[in-house]
Amino acid sequence: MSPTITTMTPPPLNTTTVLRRTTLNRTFAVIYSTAILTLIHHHLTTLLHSTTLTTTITTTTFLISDLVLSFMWVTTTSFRLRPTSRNVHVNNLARVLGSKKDYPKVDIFICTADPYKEPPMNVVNTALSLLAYDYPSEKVSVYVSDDGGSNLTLFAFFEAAKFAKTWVPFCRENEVGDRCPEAFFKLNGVSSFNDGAKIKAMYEKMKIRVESVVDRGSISSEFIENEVQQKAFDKWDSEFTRHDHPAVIQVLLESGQEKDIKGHPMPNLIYVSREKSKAYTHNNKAGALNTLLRVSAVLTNAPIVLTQDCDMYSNDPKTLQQMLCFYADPSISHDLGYIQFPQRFHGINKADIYASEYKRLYVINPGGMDGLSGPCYVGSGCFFVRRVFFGSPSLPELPDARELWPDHVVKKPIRNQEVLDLAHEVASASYENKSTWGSTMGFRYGSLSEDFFTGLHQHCRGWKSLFFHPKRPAFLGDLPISLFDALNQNRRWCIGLLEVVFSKYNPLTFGSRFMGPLMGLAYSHNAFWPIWSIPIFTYSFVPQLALINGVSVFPEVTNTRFLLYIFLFFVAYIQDCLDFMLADGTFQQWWNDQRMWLIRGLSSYLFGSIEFSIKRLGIASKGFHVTSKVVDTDLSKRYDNGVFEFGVPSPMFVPLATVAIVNFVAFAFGILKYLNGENMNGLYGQMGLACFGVANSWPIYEAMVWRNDKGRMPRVIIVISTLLTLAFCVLGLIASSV
Ligand SMILES: O=c1ccn([C@@H]2O[C@H](COP(=O)(O)OP(=O)(O)O[C@H]3O[C@H](CO)[C@@H](O)[C@H](O)[C@H]3O)[C@@H](O)[C@H]2O)c(=O)[nH]1
Ligand SMILES: [Mn+2]
Repeated sequence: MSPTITTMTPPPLNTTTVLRRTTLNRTFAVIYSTAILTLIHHHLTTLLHSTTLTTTITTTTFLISDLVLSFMWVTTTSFRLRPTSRNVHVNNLARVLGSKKDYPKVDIFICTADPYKEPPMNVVNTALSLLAYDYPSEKVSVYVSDDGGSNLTLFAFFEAAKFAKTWVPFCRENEVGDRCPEAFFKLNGVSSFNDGAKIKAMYEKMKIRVESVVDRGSISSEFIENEVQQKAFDKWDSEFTRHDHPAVIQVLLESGQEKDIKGHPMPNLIYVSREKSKAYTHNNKAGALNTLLRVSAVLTNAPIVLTQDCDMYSNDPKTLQQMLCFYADPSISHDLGYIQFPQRFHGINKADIYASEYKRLYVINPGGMDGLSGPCYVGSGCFFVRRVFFGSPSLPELPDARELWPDHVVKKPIRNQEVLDLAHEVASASYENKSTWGSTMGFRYGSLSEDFFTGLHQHCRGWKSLFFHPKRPAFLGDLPISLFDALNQNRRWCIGLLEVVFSKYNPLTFGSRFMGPLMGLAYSHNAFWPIWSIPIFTYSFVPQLALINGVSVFPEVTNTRFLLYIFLFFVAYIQDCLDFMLADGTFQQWWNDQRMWLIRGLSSYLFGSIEFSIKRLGIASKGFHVTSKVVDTDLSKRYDNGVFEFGVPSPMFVPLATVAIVNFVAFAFGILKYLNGENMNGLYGQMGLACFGVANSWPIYEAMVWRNDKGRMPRVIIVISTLLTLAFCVLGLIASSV
């Protein structure tokens, strides 16, 4: 009997659904745009008929502010026109791919930059969680880039490599879900796991060793275990400084050689500290990643590359399989350049007071872009195909050295001297000199937000990306727990974004041309973040100061145009709140999220723009300030209780305190006028705004008036803000009398 031949369609590896709210969103977009146009039209007619200088100035201010708000609303609409959600079917992988031997190799990059702000023990935890993926070990290579050039970090990794040989088989045998040791011991009782107590003791011992070395700041001889280690640490001679040192590449685990305690092969683990020299700019994280691209090309050259920040540990051992569900799908488009998983965080307080989750940036907006050409790259949790770093999908632009080509097959073992020599060469500071690394190849240079710039550039070249948001977070990271740190991080992003806006790759002009108008708008939404400052400042000060002087700037309550304002304000807020809550947020988190949007508009967006301008003028620049991941216990307690942390006398707090005082004074004036029986008809809109301002400023009043802890508002900020408020009131008085 001859066998019957059937053509079986392979089972699906992933499915995509367009969210049901799409039609509603589109209809709403038409209605809301009509309302916006009506308002702008009204402003223009008022401007044409204005008779005094003061009204001309205020109308122009409102016109500009409302134009900015409208533009930003249009950009958010791009996320709402075709939002999608994706699902994967990991169980079908075996039927599509056959044996695990056919899984592709993956190179994992972890970046760290400072042993004092990013404790080596945390970096080690991230690395261990990634080494323990449920994936054939011989296919995984973990590279650690140490921009801090620190022997302390290398020491921690020697220890980690030893511990990994026990940790990895332990996780696999016990099917442990939390493979970051610190998280595992925190969340699980060890008694229910085979050897749990023993492993915990080993971990604690390692932790004590690493932390005592880090505390001391040097590695004394009793901590050095063998000649290999001695030879490695000898590189830190008297001339070795953080900003000036030769490349250090140390293979800590070699897959073909090292076995775990159960005799299975280990993944590769390689420490890389690229050469630093004062003669060459190092281009921050993008420079570190490009070095890793080259070093990994020479050693392993896996077709898939995962980039990870040192504080972002893996929270799900199945993530690589999930990623494969896309890359192994025969129907997936050949121009798919990267798969972005959302950045999620651990240790967020319940109300998320600093909106550190960045739900819109990391979850909602990428889901919206997924239905277009795909999400932005956000720096961590992103799986690239190596080819995306070398030209467009149809036109590769390759480096001179054949060993760096994405299709190059590595045949020699990674400890081979020839291989290592070449790796050192490509990690040298001068290697990129006169090359196009950072422009046509690799991660982009020229912006402090190298992630945003790199993704944008790849999309403009015709690559697509994809967003996958699994229920169990794939990665969990640390977040800033003081307002100062949160704003500082945001300020740095703003500088980076403005660098993109003022480059050739402006998302609106250049981007729209090459990616289509909707993608152009979506990218613009982030890129133009700093201009939120304009309307936020206007609406935080102008109506309030006018109220203090009894001048009406909005229509009377009985006027139909008042309804237009009410509609525009409330409906935008309601839509924003719905979006947020549909993405599993609570109402309280949303309230804090909108407050942080205002706070950023008043501080970090403004200060970022100022610093960007200063940098442009060539005066000074602070560069990439790494966010501190060190935990202060008192601060941490206040954070867990949802208390705002001011503490340091930063100029970024001045506008916040000033707005809080101005709104309070305006609201109090309004109430007094009302109690006095004055005619309030034209002032209700302003009263409403001042009241909203007061409600939002509540944590600021607390920090200014009745708190005594270290995180209260510094006196000097209160004094400056009070003086500023007085000055503004005088100005308001003069303006209203002109
Ligand atoms: O010269 C540098 C500076 C930073 N880093 C690393 O870059 C990562 C991000 O730095 P961090 O201080 O944590 O910045 P964040 O603002 O928290 O990071 C967000 O913003 C960055 C862009 O500004 C992106 O690169 C990150 O992926 C994204 O999570 C960390 O792992 C650092 O070790 C380097 O490797 N070299
Ligand atoms: Mn970070």
